[in-house]
Amino acid sequence: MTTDKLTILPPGHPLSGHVSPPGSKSITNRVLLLAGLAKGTSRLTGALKSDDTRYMAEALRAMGVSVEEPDETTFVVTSTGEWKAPSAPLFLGNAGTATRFLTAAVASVNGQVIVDGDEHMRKRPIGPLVAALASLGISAKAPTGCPPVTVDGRGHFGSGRVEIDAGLSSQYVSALLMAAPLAPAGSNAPVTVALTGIEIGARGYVDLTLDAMRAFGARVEETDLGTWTVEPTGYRAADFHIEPDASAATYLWGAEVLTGGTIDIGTAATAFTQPDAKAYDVIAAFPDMPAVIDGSQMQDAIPTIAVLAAFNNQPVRFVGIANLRVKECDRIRALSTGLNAIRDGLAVEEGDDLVVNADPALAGQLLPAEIDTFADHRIAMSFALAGLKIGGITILDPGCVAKTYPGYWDALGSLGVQTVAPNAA
Ligand SMILES: O=C(O)C1=C[C@@H](OP(=O)(O)O)[C@@H](O)[C@H](O)C1
Ligand SMILES: C=C(OP(=O)(O)O)C(=O)O
Repeated sequence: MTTDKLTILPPGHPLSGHVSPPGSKSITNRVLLLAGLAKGTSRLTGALKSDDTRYMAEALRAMGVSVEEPDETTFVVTSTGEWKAPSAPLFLGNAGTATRFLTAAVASVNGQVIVDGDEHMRKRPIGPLVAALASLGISAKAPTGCPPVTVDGRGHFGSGRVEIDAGLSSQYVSALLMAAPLAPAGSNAPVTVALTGIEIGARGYVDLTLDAMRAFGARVEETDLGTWTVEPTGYRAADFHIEPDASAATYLWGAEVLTGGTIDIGTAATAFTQPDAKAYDVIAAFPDMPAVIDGSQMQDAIPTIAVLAAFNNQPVRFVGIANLRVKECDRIRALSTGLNAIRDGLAVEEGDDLVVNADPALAGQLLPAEIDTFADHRIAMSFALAGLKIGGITILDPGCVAKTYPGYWDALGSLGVQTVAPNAA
């Protein structure tokens, strides 16, 4: 079914049942990349199959890596460990992970690679990463500061020290770290990746990167706070099981607390290694979530929590979320726009903070509103939660959930949520 809008019918009963979120996007795209850089065959199970991971897999294929898909959740990756220059630009849609990670890794190609994305990705900054690559002597150019990026690879990564300001995106650090073992063969100088600020948002994503690198044979140590030393080992093939996606889990946790149900997602919140699992404790506190929530270490969960906040017992100020403005869309603007479409004054932007003026009495009302999702999967998925309690919530471009959770609408349906697609084709 394709449709340009989907109206959620409030179920009027607690949502209960079993729903397994798909595999982690962040981990799938890390291990696809590393398996593609390793010589041999790697079997990746529990993987996410969605737009973002399909773009990564297609890019690897375009550079001569075999990526087989024996079933819905498995990739089998076979590589010589060396990539050939693709015959066309790598098109990566709006997949930030694929775009940033490949921009650094394609320095190991002998030849020119153009890393590009869709009109949204072409507005997402990549300048700091390009400048860091250039400081290592790698020819990388992005005239607009956003994709497309043209990299003239020399067959290996650089060596020495590279500094990176990751204030806009932790993905720049992850990209440099994952490319670092590809330093020139025979070089005994390790690569040192150093943050220019002391701390970054979403530090947990760097930890995911280090875990994945080590699983594929890299030797990497944090030698000082925010400084990592990476040996030029290359990667070796490995089998890897990918845990479910913690950001996807937040919608199910949200549906559970909003409706007072019991949704078994098959994984304990404490068992996730991804940063967004930190959102569980905040969501579990609903309807008494705190007055101030720092989103810096659980950024992708903020749309979920902001929509829940509309029904909280007290207003919530979200801080530490400035870089939500450079995600798939400006998420601070998209959240305030959507919440105010439900009821004027429900949200206010104060600088880069978002204040949600909670009103538990919203539940049970009929407040018809069309939610502009700005082609952002998380805006679509989080505002669907509002539709569980308020009548008349219509999600525009609901198909955009395919970026990370193609089965989202079916998952809600399996819990008994009915939707109406007036223009379904
Ligand atoms: O490294 C990763 O897997 C991610 C890092 C975060 O992005 P930024 O580092 O750009 O904040 C997060 O929002 C994104 O969904 C996934
Ligand atoms: C920010 C996100 O994705 P990415 O940066 O990987 O495009 C996200 O999935 O919320």
